Amino acid sequence: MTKDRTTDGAATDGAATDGTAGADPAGATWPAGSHLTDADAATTWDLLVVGGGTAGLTGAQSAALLGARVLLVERDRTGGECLWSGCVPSKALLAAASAAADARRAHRLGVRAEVEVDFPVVMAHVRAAVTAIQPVDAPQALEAAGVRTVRGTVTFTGPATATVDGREVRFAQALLATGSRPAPLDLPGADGVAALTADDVWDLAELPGRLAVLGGGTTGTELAQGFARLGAHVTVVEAGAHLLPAEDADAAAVVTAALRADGVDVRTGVRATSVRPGEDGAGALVLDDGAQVPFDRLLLAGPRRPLVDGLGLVEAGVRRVDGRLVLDGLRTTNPRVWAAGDVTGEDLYTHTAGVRGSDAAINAVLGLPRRPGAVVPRVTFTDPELAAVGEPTGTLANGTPRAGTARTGRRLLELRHDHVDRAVAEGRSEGFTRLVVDRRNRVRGATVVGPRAGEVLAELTAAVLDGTTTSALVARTHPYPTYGDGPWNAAIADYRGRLGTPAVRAVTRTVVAARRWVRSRKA
Ligand SMILES: Cc1cc2nc3c(=O)[nH]c(=O)nc-3n(C[C@H](O)[C@H](O)[C@H](O)COP(=O)(O)OP(=O)(O)OC[C@H]3O[C@@H](n4cnc5c(N)ncnc54)[C@H](O)[C@@H]3O)c2cc1C
Ligand SMILES: NC(=O)c1ccc[n+]([C@@H]2O[C@H](COP(=O)([O-])OP(=O)(O)OC[C@H]3O[C@@H](n4cnc5c(N)ncnc54)[C@H](O)[C@@H]3O)[C@@H](O)[C@H]2O)c1
Repeated sequence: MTKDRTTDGAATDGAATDGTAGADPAGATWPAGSHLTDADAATTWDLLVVGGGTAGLTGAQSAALLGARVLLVERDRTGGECLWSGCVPSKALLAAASAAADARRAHRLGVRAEVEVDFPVVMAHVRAAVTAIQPVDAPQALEAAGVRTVRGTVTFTGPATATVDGREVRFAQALLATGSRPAPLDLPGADGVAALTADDVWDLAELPGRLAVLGGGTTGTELAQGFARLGAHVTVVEAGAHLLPAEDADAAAVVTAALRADGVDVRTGVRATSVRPGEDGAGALVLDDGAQVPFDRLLLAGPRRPLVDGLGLVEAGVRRVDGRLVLDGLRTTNPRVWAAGDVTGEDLYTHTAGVRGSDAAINAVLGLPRRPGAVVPRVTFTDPELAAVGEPTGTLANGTPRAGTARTGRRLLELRHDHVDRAVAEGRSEGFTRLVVDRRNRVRGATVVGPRAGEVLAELTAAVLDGTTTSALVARTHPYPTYGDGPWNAAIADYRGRLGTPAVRAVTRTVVAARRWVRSRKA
């Protein structure tokens, strides 16, 4: 992060700093007295929390709420990736991008607008969003919640000891919440360009003319659309068969069409094999199909890796295999040490980091065995949004039915959004809702692609968690007209279909006829 951004975007509500702000960008977020004291070093902490991102913040606060003595140590700034370089800035940038796109396509609704993007003002909006949210995650807020919060770097020295910047601390239990970092770009020539990552793209002062995005996962797809809508010429390169390879291929196709409509050059099924450096950060990506993608700036949106460098995991008795922590639920191979969030390498989302950080901390201080839940909702915040939960929907990328669908008795319900009146009214009916239901008509999984799909997913997540049947879904009155009509109408269509079977119709016809006969006898 640049000094400008931190000074501008991170200063708290007049709190004293540790005197290092200016020379030290992260200093702006730390109040005085945020270093380990003699009293801290003399305490045996019920819970040592390593890392002040989402997992660490929720874990520390939950444990403190239960009366535990909690020490949270963060080496940079509390708030972590989500606040400073992940969810918050990306959604703020996408909001500006959507405003531009809405204005450009307003002519379809009979409204014409000239669009001019002022990139520095967009980035000021991004910083303002971070600044507005930051106090919730600040050291002062943690201290007020009963969490001793210090700045420093933790290194384990044994199964129940660690150092904070060289000073020893003792703990009964510890929570590892150190997050992840972008995997290095291991391509010939890569050292010759100053590639951006999701960590530092927020420091851009000018919109790049030509932006190459390497990786079409969630980060790459969201940012490719965002920067294209703000006026950059964006090419996104994805090795998988389609963008968002982990998602329903047909839903990803809807998102891909939207990116192409925004002018993004989407290249899928191709791998970057080398980089040809040019001048001032410019260059070209060389692809395995022989094509080259020239760029002014390159954005690496490849996979992320757990951040465990220098942590002393061997000394702590915390084992890893192939770079991944060996976990039994939320516990590492040292029974005193728990792990949650991106450092686990599983389900890299803020909501999972938050829930699991809290669960791990509660387990640690109360001696409980709770394990991470298997149902993980996720949203790609493109326009349209792609939201999914539970069992995968639809087909694999090669068009074959999802393995096991027939064997397990699963059915796929699909409702195109030209049957969602709100979508039609807004001219946004390009999406669809898909539900996986089991033999007992319980919702087991869902994909929604369309505007506000992330909001719609809340109901579907509850349905998957609760084993809600489509009949029960039908019985819940939904306000009209909303995008929530997608799943509701899908359930209604299914329910009607089942009512229309010969056996059910024979029964209902008999009942209707019987009531008619009773009426005629009374007349
Ligand atoms: C561009 C982008 C957009 C995203 N958007 C979304 C989204 O919309 N929704 C969503 O759910 N997820 C999103 N994510 C993912 C989300 O940001 C992460 O899953 C989440 O922030 C992980 O939280 P965490 O607590 O595990 O790690 P982090 O937030 O990375 O926190 C780890 C902390 O540990 C500190 N640390 C590391 N080592 C040490 C040490 N030795 N001693 C002391 N401190 C240490 C670090 O400084 C850091 O502050 C996005 C990610 C990116 C990159
Ligand atoms: N909206 C959200 O919730 C959100 C947003 C952004 C990130 N995240 C989280 O962050 C995690 C990391 O996301 P990500 O998108 O950075 O990583 P990712 O691992 O999901 O995607 C990286 C993509 O890069 C591609 N790739 C790698 N090397 C390549 C090469 N040489 N040539 C072409 N393509 C290549 C891979 O095929 C992959 O699809 C995700 O798992 C997600 O959980 C969440």
